Amino acid sequence: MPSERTERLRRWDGAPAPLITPSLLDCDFARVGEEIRALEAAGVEALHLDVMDGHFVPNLSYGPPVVADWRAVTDLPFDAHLMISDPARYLDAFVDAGADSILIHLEAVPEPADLLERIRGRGCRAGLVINPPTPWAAVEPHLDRVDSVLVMSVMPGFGGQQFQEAVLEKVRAIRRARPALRVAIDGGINASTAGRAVEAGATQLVVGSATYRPDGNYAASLGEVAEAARRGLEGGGAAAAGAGASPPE
Ligand SMILES: O=C(CO)[C@@H](O)[C@H](O)COP(=O)(O)O
Repeated sequence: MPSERTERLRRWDGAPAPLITPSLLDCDFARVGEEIRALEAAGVEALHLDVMDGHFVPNLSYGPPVVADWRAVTDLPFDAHLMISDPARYLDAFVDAGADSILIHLEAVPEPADLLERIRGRGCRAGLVINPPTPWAAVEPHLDRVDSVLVMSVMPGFGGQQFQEAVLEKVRAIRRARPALRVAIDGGINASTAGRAVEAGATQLVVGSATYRPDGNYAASLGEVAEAARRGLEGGGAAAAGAGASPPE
């Protein structure tokens, strides 16, 4: 009998690209359980959790006890983006709370090898995140240690910011270097930007504010993003993966 995490990871690993993961940061926090059920009804495959400590980023969100409460209301895989200065200190608490994929910032942990190994050792998927000013070359030495790379297309801390087009070069570089690696992008993703992100090679789109329409029709809002992503795939997303392509200089 597979454990619940094993089952969630099977869904996480098997989700077809581009995988659209709504962030809960912009949902109605007075009724998160209902929001999660509405997202499930809209057909989402996983949820992106934005954890902020008011130190690594200038905003506060939520911690392990809140994640544990959400774990009790859904079987969807949790992709936990730790925007915190000391992820090593809180790793076990987030795993125990029910996170399945744990993303740490290279800017917070410049030597991430041991922590990435710890994440995998706890039976989770491990990912590295880079902010807009951090070059692709900084993450390149760690690509064999991660299950995903998340490229921030805004400075982390808040939803609703403007998409930074320039980060797409990093998405292309990572995709060329490791065609099989999940490459996520986060910040300003909506029906206008999703196509360009996927065309560059993004295989996971984190969607925050563009998810939450006042009418609660998340199938419609996420459907528009999915349609734009599909067009991006036709426009070269698969080619950007470039099987056998050489890594960039
Ligand atoms: O990590 C973050 C913000 O730091 C994000 O996941 C935001 O929640 C994305 O929101 P939008 O830019 O899509 O509104």
